[in-house]
Amino acid sequence: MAISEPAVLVLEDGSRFTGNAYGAIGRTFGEAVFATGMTGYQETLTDPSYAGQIVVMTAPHIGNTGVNGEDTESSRIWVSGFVVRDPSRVVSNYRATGSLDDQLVEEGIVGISGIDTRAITRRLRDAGAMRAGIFSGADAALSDDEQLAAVRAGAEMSGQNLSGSVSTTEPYTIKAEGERIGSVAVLDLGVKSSTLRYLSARGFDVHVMPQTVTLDELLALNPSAVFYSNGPGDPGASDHHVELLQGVLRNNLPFFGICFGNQLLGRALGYGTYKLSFGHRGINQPVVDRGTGRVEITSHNHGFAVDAPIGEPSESPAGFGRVEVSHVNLNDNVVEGLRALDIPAFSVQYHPEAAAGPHDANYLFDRFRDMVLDHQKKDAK
Ligand SMILES: NC(=O)CC[C@H](N)C(=O)O
Repeated sequence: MAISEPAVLVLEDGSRFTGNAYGAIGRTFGEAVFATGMTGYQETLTDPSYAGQIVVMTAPHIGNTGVNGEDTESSRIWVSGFVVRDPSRVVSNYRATGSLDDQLVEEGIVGISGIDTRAITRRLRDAGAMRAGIFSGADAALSDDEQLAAVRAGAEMSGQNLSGSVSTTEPYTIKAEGERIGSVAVLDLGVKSSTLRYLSARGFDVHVMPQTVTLDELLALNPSAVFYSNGPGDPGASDHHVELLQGVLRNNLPFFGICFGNQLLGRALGYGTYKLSFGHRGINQPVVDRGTGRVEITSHNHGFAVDAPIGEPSESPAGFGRVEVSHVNLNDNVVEGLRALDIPAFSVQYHPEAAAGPHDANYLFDRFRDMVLDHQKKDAK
């Protein structure tokens, strides 16, 4: 770890935070966002939804338990940059196979440490997520103006379709664990491995499909249900996935979506999506299930949300029958789930696979399984 090498984080509003190089040396750009989980940095780093983002960890001490082969959510680290207050100098965990610093260097992830992550978080909270850059090594010596110009030349997150950079290019199948009840076609928009494990543990053969799949290819699998995963980018820029989903719903296939998948169900039903100021990223967000009145503490990672009416069920603008907002965030009333009442489809904006995070919302995988079984019974009649 190059503790003595200087590095600087530059935000697009011109603010600068000087610290130490951490991870790989060089320059990197992305949307600066903060994540408030006290644990789970490895799951955060390997969540493909963070592609294109520079993640600021609000927990001050990162790397304590090193890295291991079990807590990764995909085959690599996806964040474009990593910002921590105080990287642990020791790795202390019986499962650890290496240190986080070495992993960041190995995967070429440019980071910065030794800076005031609270001050950065307050700025992002007040001004909203914004474009940023980290500069170390020779890039740290560029002038302030050159660095700021490079940051401002980067793409805004709004309008970006990033699915192609994270999705599998080849389909693959994971067999059902235990008693098989059917199969689910998963649209891989940046799927996390724990989601696939939970689906197969509920008795589904899981067919993971590239994000370019067509409706005909998907129907040719004859799946019992369709699932849309989490993923990076702006849901407003994903027209192909929205049209594909409308085809799925017209074919009356049961549907479940998580996070990006929730936003795309929202769009398919005819609602808009919008960008939140600083988003929800953490593992302690309170969400109420409006059907049961139960409050769940949940895992989140989203910067966009669905604009649907919270209240009584109402007709979906795209003509798929009645829809209700099933879940709402108790911090800020953001829509956190949708349920169609006349077709078998629902989705949540947060992460029932909970990696990292509390498992309060795991029942949603059971709800999905029950919905598919119910649909199969109706079909048999
Ligand atoms: N985790 C996700 O699926 C994120 C969805 C979307 N990219 C957002 O930021 O809102």
